[in-house]
Amino acid sequence: MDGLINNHGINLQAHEEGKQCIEMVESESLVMKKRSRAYLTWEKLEVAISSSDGFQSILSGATGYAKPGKIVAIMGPSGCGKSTLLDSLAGQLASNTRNSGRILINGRKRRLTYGTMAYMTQEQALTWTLTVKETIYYSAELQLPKSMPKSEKRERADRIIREMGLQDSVNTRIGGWGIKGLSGGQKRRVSICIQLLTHPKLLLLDEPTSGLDSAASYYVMNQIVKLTRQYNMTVLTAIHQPSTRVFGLFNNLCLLSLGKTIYFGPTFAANQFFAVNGFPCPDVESPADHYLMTINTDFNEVRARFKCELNFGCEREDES
Ligand SMILES: Nc1ncnc2c1ncn2[C@@H]1O[C@H](COP(=O)(O)OP(=O)(O)OP(=O)(O)O)[C@@H](O)[C@H]1O
Repeated sequence: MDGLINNHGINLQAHEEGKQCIEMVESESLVMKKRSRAYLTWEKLEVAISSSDGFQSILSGATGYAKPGKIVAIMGPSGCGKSTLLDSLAGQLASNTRNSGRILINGRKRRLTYGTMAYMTQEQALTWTLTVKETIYYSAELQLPKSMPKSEKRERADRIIREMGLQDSVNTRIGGWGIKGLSGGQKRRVSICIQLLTHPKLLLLDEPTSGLDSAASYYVMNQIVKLTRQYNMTVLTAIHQPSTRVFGLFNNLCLLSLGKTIYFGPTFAANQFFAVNGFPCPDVESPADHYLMTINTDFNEVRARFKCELNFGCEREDES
Protein backbone atom coordinates (compact mmCIF):
# COMPACT_ATOMS: atom_id res chain seq x y z
CA MET A 1 0.00 0.00 0.00
CA ASP A 2 3.11 2.26 0.02
CA GLY A 3 2.71 5.35 -2.11
CA LEU A 4 -1.03 5.21 -1.98
CA ILE A 5 -1.29 8.47 -0.12
CA ASN A 6 0.91 11.47 -0.90
CA ASN A 7 2.04 14.06 1.59
CA HIS A 8 -1.00 16.18 0.90
CA GLY A 9 -3.09 13.34 2.22
CA ILE A 10 -4.59 12.66 -1.19
CA ASN A 11 -5.51 9.07 -1.77
CA LEU A 12 -3.59 8.58 -5.00
CA GLN A 13 -4.98 5.22 -5.97
CA ALA A 14 -8.55 6.41 -5.55
CA HIS A 15 -7.69 9.64 -7.32
CA GLU A 16 -6.12 7.81 -10.28
CA GLU A 17 -8.86 5.21 -10.38
CA GLY A 18 -11.51 7.93 -10.35
CA LYS A 19 -9.79 9.89 -13.12
CA GLN A 20 -9.42 6.76 -15.20
CA CYS A 21 -13.03 5.86 -14.58
CA ILE A 22 -14.20 9.27 -15.80
CA GLU A 23 -11.87 9.17 -18.82
CA MET A 24 -12.94 5.65 -19.63
CA VAL A 25 -16.64 6.36 -19.52
CA GLU A 26 -16.20 9.47 -21.61
CA SER A 27 -14.65 7.43 -24.40
CA GLU A 28 -17.40 6.82 -26.92
CA SER A 29 -16.15 3.40 -28.03
CA LEU A 30 -16.14 2.11 -24.48
CA VAL A 31 -19.58 3.50 -23.86
CA MET A 32 -20.81 1.35 -26.73
CA LYS A 33 -19.10 -1.77 -25.42
CA LYS A 34 -20.25 -1.26 -21.86
CA ARG A 35 -23.70 0.08 -22.51
CA SER A 36 -25.37 -2.67 -20.49
CA ARG A 37 -23.44 -1.51 -17.45
CA ALA A 38 -23.66 1.67 -15.44
CA TYR A 39 -20.51 3.65 -14.64
CA LEU A 40 -21.74 6.40 -12.37
CA THR A 41 -19.83 9.57 -11.59
CA TRP A 42 -20.92 12.54 -9.57
CA GLU A 43 -19.00 15.79 -9.53
CA LYS A 44 -19.23 18.78 -7.22
CA LEU A 45 -22.75 18.09 -6.06
CA GLU A 46 -24.24 20.88 -3.98
CA VAL A 47 -27.59 20.64 -2.25
CA ALA A 48 -29.14 23.39 -0.16
CA ILE A 49 -32.49 23.61 1.59
CA SER A 50 -34.59 26.71 1.77
CA SER A 51 -34.76 28.13 5.26
CA SER A 52 -35.95 31.38 6.83
CA ASP A 53 -32.46 32.89 6.26
CA GLY A 54 -32.23 31.86 2.61
CA PHE A 55 -30.54 28.62 1.62
CA GLN A 56 -28.64 26.31 3.96
CA SER A 57 -26.11 23.87 2.51
CA ILE A 58 -26.60 20.18 3.35
CA LEU A 59 -24.28 18.64 0.73
CA SER A 60 -21.18 20.42 -0.44
CA GLY A 61 -18.85 19.53 -3.31
CA ALA A 62 -19.58 15.79 -3.21
CA THR A 63 -17.55 13.97 -5.85
CA GLY A 64 -17.11 10.27 -6.45
CA TYR A 65 -17.76 7.33 -8.70
CA ALA A 66 -19.18 3.83 -8.70
CA LYS A 67 -18.35 0.95 -11.02
CA PRO A 68 -20.19 -2.16 -12.20
CA GLY A 69 -19.76 -5.22 -10.00
CA LYS A 70 -18.60 -3.08 -7.05
CA ILE A 71 -20.21 -1.60 -3.95
CA VAL A 72 -19.63 1.87 -2.53
CA ALA A 73 -20.51 2.28 1.16
CA ILE A 74 -21.68 5.77 2.14
CA MET A 75 -21.00 6.34 5.80
CA GLY A 76 -20.96 9.15 8.28
CA PRO A 77 -22.72 10.39 11.41
CA SER A 78 -26.49 10.78 11.46
CA GLY A 79 -27.55 13.87 9.51
CA CYS A 80 -24.28 14.15 7.53
CA GLY A 81 -26.06 13.88 4.16
CA LYS A 82 -26.02 10.19 3.20
CA SER A 83 -29.68 10.07 2.13
CA THR A 84 -29.32 13.47 0.47
CA LEU A 85 -26.46 12.13 -1.66
CA LEU A 86 -28.53 9.08 -2.64
CA ASP A 87 -31.60 11.27 -3.34
CA SER A 88 -29.45 13.49 -5.59
CA LEU A 89 -28.07 10.53 -7.51
CA ALA A 90 -31.59 9.12 -7.89
CA GLY A 91 -32.95 12.51 -8.99
CA GLN A 92 -35.40 12.42 -6.10
CA LEU A 93 -34.53 15.49 -4.05
CA ALA A 94 -37.35 17.13 -2.10
CA SER A 95 -39.01 20.16 -3.67
CA ASN A 96 -37.66 22.54 -0.99
CA THR A 97 -34.07 21.92 -2.13
CA ARG A 98 -31.80 23.59 -4.66
CA ASN A 99 -29.01 21.61 -6.28
CA SER A 100 -26.13 21.80 -8.75
CA GLY A 101 -23.28 19.60 -10.00
CA ARG A 102 -22.90 16.86 -12.59
CA ILE A 103 -24.18 13.30 -12.48
CA LEU A 104 -23.08 11.12 -15.37
CA ILE A 105 -24.01 7.60 -16.35
CA ASN A 106 -21.51 6.07 -18.75
CA GLY A 107 -20.12 9.55 -19.29
CA ARG A 108 -23.41 11.09 -20.24
CA LYS A 109 -26.01 13.16 -18.52
CA ARG A 110 -29.23 11.23 -18.59
CA ARG A 111 -32.31 10.55 -16.59
CA LEU A 112 -32.20 7.40 -14.51
CA THR A 113 -35.24 5.60 -15.76
CA TYR A 114 -37.01 2.27 -15.58
CA GLY A 115 -34.63 -0.66 -15.77
CA THR A 116 -31.57 1.52 -15.23
CA MET A 117 -31.93 2.33 -11.58
CA ALA A 118 -33.69 1.08 -8.47
CA TYR A 119 -33.70 3.00 -5.20
CA MET A 120 -34.62 1.46 -1.87
CA THR A 121 -35.30 4.32 0.52
CA GLN A 122 -35.47 4.05 4.31
CA GLU A 123 -39.26 4.23 4.23
CA GLN A 124 -39.96 1.22 2.03
CA ALA A 125 -43.58 0.31 2.78
CA LEU A 126 -44.78 -3.30 2.62
CA THR A 127 -48.37 -4.50 3.02
CA TRP A 128 -48.62 -6.38 6.32
CA THR A 129 -51.35 -8.77 5.26
CA LEU A 130 -49.68 -10.10 2.09
CA THR A 131 -47.38 -13.11 2.01
CA VAL A 132 -43.84 -12.86 0.61
CA LYS A 133 -44.90 -14.57 -2.61
CA GLU A 134 -47.94 -12.32 -3.08
CA THR A 135 -45.82 -9.22 -2.42
CA ILE A 136 -43.18 -10.11 -4.98
CA TYR A 137 -45.66 -11.42 -7.57
CA TYR A 138 -47.77 -8.22 -7.32
CA SER A 139 -44.65 -6.08 -7.62
CA ALA A 140 -43.53 -8.07 -10.67
CA GLU A 141 -46.96 -7.57 -12.22
CA LEU A 142 -46.80 -3.80 -11.58
CA GLN A 143 -43.16 -3.15 -12.43
CA LEU A 144 -42.35 -5.43 -15.35
CA PRO A 145 -43.43 -4.55 -18.88
CA LYS A 146 -46.97 -5.44 -19.97
CA SER A 147 -45.47 -7.26 -22.94
CA MET A 148 -43.68 -9.76 -20.69
CA PRO A 149 -45.64 -13.03 -20.32
CA LYS A 150 -47.03 -13.70 -16.84
CA SER A 151 -45.07 -16.98 -16.61
CA GLU A 152 -41.80 -15.11 -17.22
CA LYS A 153 -42.67 -12.51 -14.58
CA ARG A 154 -43.33 -15.28 -12.05
CA GLU A 155 -40.13 -17.12 -12.98
CA ARG A 156 -38.15 -13.96 -12.40
CA ALA A 157 -39.94 -13.34 -9.08
CA ASP A 158 -39.27 -16.94 -7.94
CA ARG A 159 -35.60 -16.68 -8.86
CA ILE A 160 -35.14 -13.43 -6.94
CA ILE A 161 -36.93 -14.92 -3.92
CA ARG A 162 -34.43 -17.83 -4.00
CA GLU A 163 -31.45 -15.52 -4.54
CA MET A 164 -32.37 -13.49 -1.45
CA GLY A 165 -32.79 -16.71 0.57
CA LEU A 166 -36.54 -16.29 1.15
CA GLN A 167 -37.71 -19.58 -0.39
CA ASP A 168 -38.68 -21.04 3.02
CA SER A 169 -40.82 -18.02 3.87
CA VAL A 170 -42.81 -17.60 0.64
CA ASN A 171 -46.12 -18.26 2.35
CA THR A 172 -45.39 -16.21 5.48
CA ARG A 173 -47.22 -12.92 5.87
CA ILE A 174 -45.13 -9.77 6.01
CA GLY A 175 -46.72 -8.95 9.38
CA GLY A 176 -46.63 -5.86 11.54
CA TRP A 177 -48.50 -4.51 14.55
CA GLY A 178 -50.61 -7.39 15.89
CA ILE A 179 -49.89 -9.66 12.91
CA LYS A 180 -47.05 -12.12 13.40
CA GLY A 181 -44.89 -12.36 10.33
CA LEU A 182 -41.38 -11.96 8.98
CA SER A 183 -38.34 -10.92 10.98
CA GLY A 184 -36.83 -7.47 10.39
CA GLY A 185 -34.03 -8.97 8.27
CA GLN A 186 -36.49 -10.92 6.13
CA LYS A 187 -38.56 -7.75 5.57
CA ARG A 188 -35.45 -5.88 4.39
CA ARG A 189 -34.74 -8.77 2.01
CA VAL A 190 -38.30 -8.59 0.61
CA SER A 191 -37.77 -4.86 -0.02
CA ILE A 192 -34.50 -5.61 -1.82
CA CYS A 193 -36.23 -8.33 -3.92
CA ILE A 194 -38.76 -5.73 -5.09
CA GLN A 195 -35.94 -3.45 -6.25
CA LEU A 196 -34.15 -6.26 -8.05
CA LEU A 197 -37.16 -7.35 -10.14
CA THR A 198 -36.33 -4.99 -12.99
CA HIS A 199 -32.67 -6.13 -13.08
CA PRO A 200 -31.41 -2.58 -12.49
CA LYS A 201 -27.92 -1.65 -13.63
CA LEU A 202 -27.67 0.76 -10.74
CA LEU A 203 -28.94 -0.05 -7.27
CA LEU A 204 -29.14 2.59 -4.52
CA LEU A 205 -29.84 1.35 -1.01
CA ASP A 206 -30.53 3.55 1.99
CA GLU A 207 -29.65 1.62 5.14
CA PRO A 208 -30.58 -1.89 3.99
CA THR A 209 -29.42 -3.30 7.33
CA SER A 210 -30.98 -0.80 9.73
CA GLY A 211 -32.38 -2.48 12.81
CA LEU A 212 -30.64 -5.79 12.10
CA ASP A 213 -28.14 -7.56 14.35
CA SER A 214 -24.63 -8.12 13.01
CA ALA A 215 -25.31 -11.70 11.79
CA ALA A 216 -28.46 -10.66 9.90
CA SER A 217 -26.67 -7.57 8.51
CA TYR A 218 -23.85 -9.73 7.23
CA TYR A 219 -26.30 -12.16 5.60
CA VAL A 220 -28.21 -9.37 3.84
CA MET A 221 -25.06 -7.54 2.67
CA ASN A 222 -23.36 -10.74 1.57
CA GLN A 223 -26.36 -11.62 -0.61
CA ILE A 224 -26.22 -8.13 -2.11
CA VAL A 225 -22.50 -8.58 -2.83
CA LYS A 226 -23.15 -11.90 -4.60
CA LEU A 227 -25.90 -10.37 -6.75
CA THR A 228 -23.78 -7.28 -7.45
CA ARG A 229 -21.11 -9.53 -8.95
CA GLN A 230 -23.54 -11.91 -10.64
CA TYR A 231 -25.49 -9.15 -12.41
CA ASN A 232 -22.57 -6.70 -12.68
CA MET A 233 -24.69 -4.10 -10.92
CA THR A 234 -23.31 -0.79 -9.71
CA VAL A 235 -24.31 -0.48 -6.07
CA LEU A 236 -24.22 2.37 -3.56
CA THR A 237 -25.43 1.82 -0.04
CA ALA A 238 -25.74 4.12 2.95
CA ILE A 239 -24.91 2.17 6.08
CA HIS A 240 -24.56 2.86 9.80
CA GLN A 241 -21.77 1.32 11.87
CA PRO A 242 -21.15 -1.87 9.93
CA SER A 243 -19.21 -4.64 11.70
CA THR A 244 -15.68 -5.34 10.46
CA ARG A 245 -16.99 -8.32 8.50
CA VAL A 246 -19.64 -6.23 6.77
CA PHE A 247 -17.21 -3.34 6.19
CA GLY A 248 -14.85 -5.79 4.49
CA LEU A 249 -17.53 -6.54 1.89
CA PHE A 250 -17.42 -3.03 0.41
CA ASN A 251 -15.04 -1.96 -2.35
CA ASN A 252 -15.05 1.80 -1.84
CA LEU A 253 -15.89 4.03 1.07
CA CYS A 254 -17.45 7.48 0.80
CA LEU A 255 -17.22 9.03 4.26
CA LEU A 256 -19.25 12.19 4.82
CA SER A 257 -19.32 14.69 7.62
CA LEU A 258 -21.56 17.77 7.73
CA GLY A 259 -22.26 17.31 4.02
CA LYS A 260 -18.58 17.19 3.00
CA THR A 261 -16.54 14.24 1.79
CA ILE A 262 -13.90 13.35 4.37
CA TYR A 263 -12.66 10.33 2.43
CA PHE A 264 -13.43 8.68 -0.88
CA GLY A 265 -11.38 5.66 -1.86
CA PRO A 266 -10.86 1.95 -1.38
CA THR A 267 -12.05 0.63 1.97
CA PHE A 268 -8.72 -1.15 2.51
CA ALA A 269 -6.80 2.14 2.24
CA ALA A 270 -9.01 4.15 4.61
CA ASN A 271 -7.07 2.98 7.64
CA GLN A 272 -3.75 4.14 6.20
CA PHE A 273 -5.28 7.39 4.99
CA PHE A 274 -6.38 8.31 8.49
CA ALA A 275 -3.12 7.10 10.05
CA VAL A 276 -1.00 9.21 7.65
CA ASN A 277 -3.15 12.22 8.43
CA GLY A 278 -2.66 11.97 12.17
CA PHE A 279 -5.53 9.70 13.19
CA PRO A 280 -3.96 6.27 13.68
CA CYS A 281 -6.51 3.52 14.01
CA PRO A 282 -5.94 1.57 17.22
CA ASP A 283 -6.44 -2.17 17.25
CA VAL A 284 -10.22 -1.95 17.44
CA GLU A 285 -12.88 -4.46 16.51
CA SER A 286 -14.36 -2.23 13.82
CA PRO A 287 -12.16 0.25 11.92
CA ALA A 288 -15.30 1.78 10.46
CA ASP A 289 -16.55 2.59 13.96
CA HIS A 290 -13.20 4.16 14.72
CA TYR A 291 -13.39 6.57 11.76
CA LEU A 292 -16.89 7.58 12.76
CA MET A 293 -15.87 8.03 16.38
CA THR A 294 -12.96 10.20 15.25
CA ILE A 295 -15.24 12.38 13.20
CA ASN A 296 -17.79 12.62 15.98
CA THR A 297 -15.43 13.32 18.86
CA ASP A 298 -12.55 15.19 17.22
CA PHE A 299 -14.62 16.89 14.60
CA ASN A 300 -13.04 20.31 14.96
CA GLU A 301 -9.57 18.82 14.64
CA VAL A 302 -10.60 16.83 11.57
CA ARG A 303 -12.06 19.97 10.03
CA ALA A 304 -8.91 21.92 10.86
CA ARG A 305 -6.68 19.38 9.14
CA PHE A 306 -8.79 18.58 6.12
CA LYS A 307 -10.14 21.11 3.72
CA CYS A 308 -12.16 18.36 2.11
CA GLU A 309 -12.31 20.16 -1.16
CA LEU A 310 -10.43 17.82 -3.44
CA ASN A 311 -12.02 15.10 -5.44
CA PHE A 312 -11.35 11.59 -4.25
CA GLY A 313 -9.62 12.59 -1.05
CA CYS A 314 -8.86 15.47 1.23
CA GLU A 315 -6.09 18.00 1.37
CA ARG A 316 -4.33 18.83 4.61
CA GLU A 317 -4.69 22.49 5.57
CA ASP A 318 -1.11 22.80 6.91
CA GLU A 319 0.52 21.49 3.72
CA SER A 320 -1.57 23.13 1.05
N1 LIG B 1 -35.92 18.23 2.30
C1 LIG B 1 -35.32 18.62 3.43
N2 LIG B 1 -35.79 19.66 4.14
C2 LIG B 1 -35.17 20.07 5.27
N3 LIG B 1 -34.07 19.50 5.77
C3 LIG B 1 -33.56 18.45 5.12
C4 LIG B 1 -34.14 17.95 3.91
N4 LIG B 1 -33.42 16.91 3.47
C5 LIG B 1 -32.41 16.76 4.36
N5 LIG B 1 -32.50 17.69 5.34
C6 LIG B 1 -31.53 17.87 6.45
O1 LIG B 1 -30.24 17.69 5.91
C7 LIG B 1 -29.41 16.96 6.80
C8 LIG B 1 -28.92 15.69 6.12
O2 LIG B 1 -30.01 14.77 6.02
P1 LIG B 1 -29.85 13.29 5.49
O3 LIG B 1 -31.17 12.63 5.62
O4 LIG B 1 -29.20 13.31 4.17
O5 LIG B 1 -28.80 12.70 6.56
P2 LIG B 1 -28.33 11.18 6.78
O6 LIG B 1 -26.86 11.22 6.84
O7 LIG B 1 -28.95 10.29 5.77
O8 LIG B 1 -28.95 10.90 8.22
P3 LIG B 1 -29.39 9.51 8.91
O9 LIG B 1 -28.15 8.68 9.01
O10 LIG B 1 -29.88 9.94 10.26
O11 LIG B 1 -30.45 8.89 8.05
C9 LIG B 1 -30.26 16.71 8.03
O12 LIG B 1 -29.98 17.70 8.97
C10 LIG B 1 -31.67 16.82 7.53
O13 LIG B 1 -32.55 17.24 8.53
